[in-house]
Amino acid sequence: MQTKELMNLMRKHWLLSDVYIEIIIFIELGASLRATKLRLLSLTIDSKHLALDSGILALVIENGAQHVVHHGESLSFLSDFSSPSGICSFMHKRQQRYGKVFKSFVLGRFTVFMTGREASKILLTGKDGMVSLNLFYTGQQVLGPNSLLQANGETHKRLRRLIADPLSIDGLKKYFHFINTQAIETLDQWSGRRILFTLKVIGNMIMSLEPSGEEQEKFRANFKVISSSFSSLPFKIPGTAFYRGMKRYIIRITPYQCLAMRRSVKARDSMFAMLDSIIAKRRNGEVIQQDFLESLIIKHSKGTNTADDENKLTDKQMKDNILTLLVAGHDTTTAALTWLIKFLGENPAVLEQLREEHLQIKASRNVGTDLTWSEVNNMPYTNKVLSETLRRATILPWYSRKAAQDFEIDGYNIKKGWSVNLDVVSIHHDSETFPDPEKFDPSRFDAPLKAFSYLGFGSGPRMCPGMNLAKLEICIFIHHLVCKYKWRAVEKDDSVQPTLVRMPKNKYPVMVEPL
Ligand code: HEM
Repeated sequence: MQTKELMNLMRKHWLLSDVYIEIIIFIELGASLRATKLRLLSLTIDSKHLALDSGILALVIENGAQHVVHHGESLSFLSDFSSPSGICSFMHKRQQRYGKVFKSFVLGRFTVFMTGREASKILLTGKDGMVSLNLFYTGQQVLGPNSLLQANGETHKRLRRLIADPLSIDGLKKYFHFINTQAIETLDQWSGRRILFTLKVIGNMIMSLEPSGEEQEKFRANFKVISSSFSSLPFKIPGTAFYRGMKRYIIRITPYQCLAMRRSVKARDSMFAMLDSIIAKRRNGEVIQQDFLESLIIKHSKGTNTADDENKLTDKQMKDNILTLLVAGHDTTTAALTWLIKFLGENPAVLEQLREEHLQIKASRNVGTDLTWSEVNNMPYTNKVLSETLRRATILPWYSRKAAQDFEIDGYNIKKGWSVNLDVVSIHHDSETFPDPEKFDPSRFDAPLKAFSYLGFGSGPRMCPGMNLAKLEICIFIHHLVCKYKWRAVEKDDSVQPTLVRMPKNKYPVMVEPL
């Protein structure tokens, strides 16, 4: 059979991209690594992206069986991901070739990418338990087995119920004053590079951590290690935190990789020791606080007499989920704020309209009084600017699920266990819904959009539970920023950090001056 025919047949029946075929041919040939690689290159010469990408990382012989570790399309994926247009070009090239659903080998696993509103609906509503959330191995290790992100079905629903109250609009009211004070102080002392504001807010909200002092420093140092390990893309290159998921294929682990994993385990242990001590003090009445942790301890610790013990959280479950909220809530909000400041800097007309909204709010207030809760809940243009930021930046570019059963989508058969990813970047850059998609234009959100065409905070049972908190933090911060300051970028660099949460690579440093 001709190579081309074989490729078409496999693509049609098994949804295989050419990368898969390379591996099959490789195994069938059973030739030496070098010879096979040369053969593969000549076989795939007509396929542009494959010719660029073909390359075998390692051949491991394990108990007599051969395993091939292939970087597949990871290199293209990573380089497009870090480019100013993000993974859009990676997706577009393949969608043009294979259609709305295609399969590739990226970041250490075979992955199906899908786009479109129909795919969103099926994957995000998780109809009939067809899919579950699919964390990378590092995420699973860092957050622990009891994390909300690893829970499914009834356990997931129960955990969501537990966190719903403190993160609801009413539940957040009591943190308004703290967030407002932190925003003002952060801006007064802002060096223009790193925004520590979001970490202070979430640390205080969850466990009443003071915004400065020894405990805050220790917390911050541990958190930094944990979050960078969580958000690193699982690409096996020295210097990345990811390596254990690929362990069975790795012949030798570099000392640097060992060190990175050891550091994140140590940081997690140290964070948990800190939480153990806080929980113990709360339980014996030494310290009483009105925070998120307290509500979990009161309602759900074993040994209290509110409900039957089976329905309560163990300390392990509590700690894994506190860490989950810290990790899920910090990098995302920081990235959103950073992109927002960048887009405003690049779009003076939008900034002017936004500033007008905030100056009007300020002007209608008595002199000497500060921003109020009702004002922060009435900032329509700011909300559109935030939505447009989340659309344009798409800081979580794909939502990953694992097929819990075989199912069909758009005529393609998805098999149980496959990693299935919703390509949100393409949805957010669909020119039918968002004409001239590269343009930053908050007026796109003047009229309601069709369901599943904008997914800034996701949708369905896994929709972001921290959405109200993120909006609150951002609206407060932006209010003080645009009312009092102007800023300009220190350097021009549009590349993007290659992490799970998309962030400008240089963190968008700015020079800030009072207005
Ligand atoms: C601008 C900031 C934020 C953005 C853009 C954002 C975005 C998202 C998105 C898109 C999802 C769904 C992902 C999927 O379906 O696979 C999600 C889930 C989640 N977010 Fe957020 N988020 C933000 C802030 C926060 C905050 C502040 C918290 C916590 C306090 C938080 C906690 C979570 C958690 C725990 C989940 C998982 C929910 C589940 O699996 O049931 N996020 N977020």
